[in-house]
Amino acid sequence: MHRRIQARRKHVTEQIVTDKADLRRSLRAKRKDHVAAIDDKVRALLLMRPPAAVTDLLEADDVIGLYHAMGDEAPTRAYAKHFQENGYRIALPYFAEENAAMEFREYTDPFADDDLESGPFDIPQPRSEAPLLDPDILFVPLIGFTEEGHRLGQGKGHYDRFLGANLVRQRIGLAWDAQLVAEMPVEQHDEPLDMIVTPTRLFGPFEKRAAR
Ligand SMILES: Nc1nc2c(c(=O)[nH]1)N(C=O)[C@@H](CNc1ccc(C(=O)N[C@@H](CCC(=O)O)C(=O)O)cc1)CN2
Ligand SMILES: Nc1ncnc2c1ncn2[C@@H]1O[C@H](COP(=O)(O)OP(=O)(O)OP(=O)(O)O)[C@@H](O)[C@H]1O
Repeated sequence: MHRRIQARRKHVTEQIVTDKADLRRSLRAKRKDHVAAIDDKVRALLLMRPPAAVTDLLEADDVIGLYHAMGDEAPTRAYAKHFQENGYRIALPYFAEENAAMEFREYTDPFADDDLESGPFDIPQPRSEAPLLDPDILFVPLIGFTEEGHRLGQGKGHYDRFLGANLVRQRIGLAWDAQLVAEMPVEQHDEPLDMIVTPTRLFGPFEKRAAR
């Protein structure tokens, strides 16, 4: 490649990375304010049951991947209990160590979390002996999303890499409404979502993109 074009490409990539970092910072602050403004009694009623648009997509032997919500993230515990009570196997992200690829291992106790221990990102995760599972439906945490199903994550590429390497039938973002942004920088490796659920709205399902 011509050297000047190469330099320009590099410049463009770096610009996207800083834009994403800025967007992450402002969206984390916006999310914090949004969550703080919801009355505790109201918050306890939100995201209690997956919507029919999600449950209608389920097949009997589906494995459902969730995340263990931290801080101001959209909560997942009620969904975890609901899916388990309805006979589905559920799974959470697992890392053998900080630089290892993200995997999913079985989550058997969404009521007491007795089967979890702290992982390398200080997030509770299944133990190394827990069975490795392959999620058919994956609930994905996010910092921001667009109406087209683009997603901004924590910036370590865990979900982009996992979704690029694994066939997941439905990738569902779970978010607060304040996490919607009109536009975001999109890079080649960014993996889009099929649907986003918030306490008030459903975005999608979007057309399945080509080249998956
Ligand atoms: N609840 C949850 N679990 C998850 C993720 C996530 O985003 N949320 N992940 C998504 O990839 C994977 C773990 N990867 C992570 C990568 C970076 C950070 C991180 O930078 N955390 C910030 C705090 C973020 C905040 O304040 O919101 C930090 O430690 O400073 C956390 C998890 C799998 N499990
Ligand atoms: N498929 C991939 N293969 C290799 N590296 C990847 C891949 N996807 C993402 N990355 C790397 O991971 C880092 C973070 O990417 P990006 O900022 O797009 O993540 P994100 O949108 O915050 O989502 P998440 O971190 O949740 O996956 C970047 O350095 C990127 O190059």
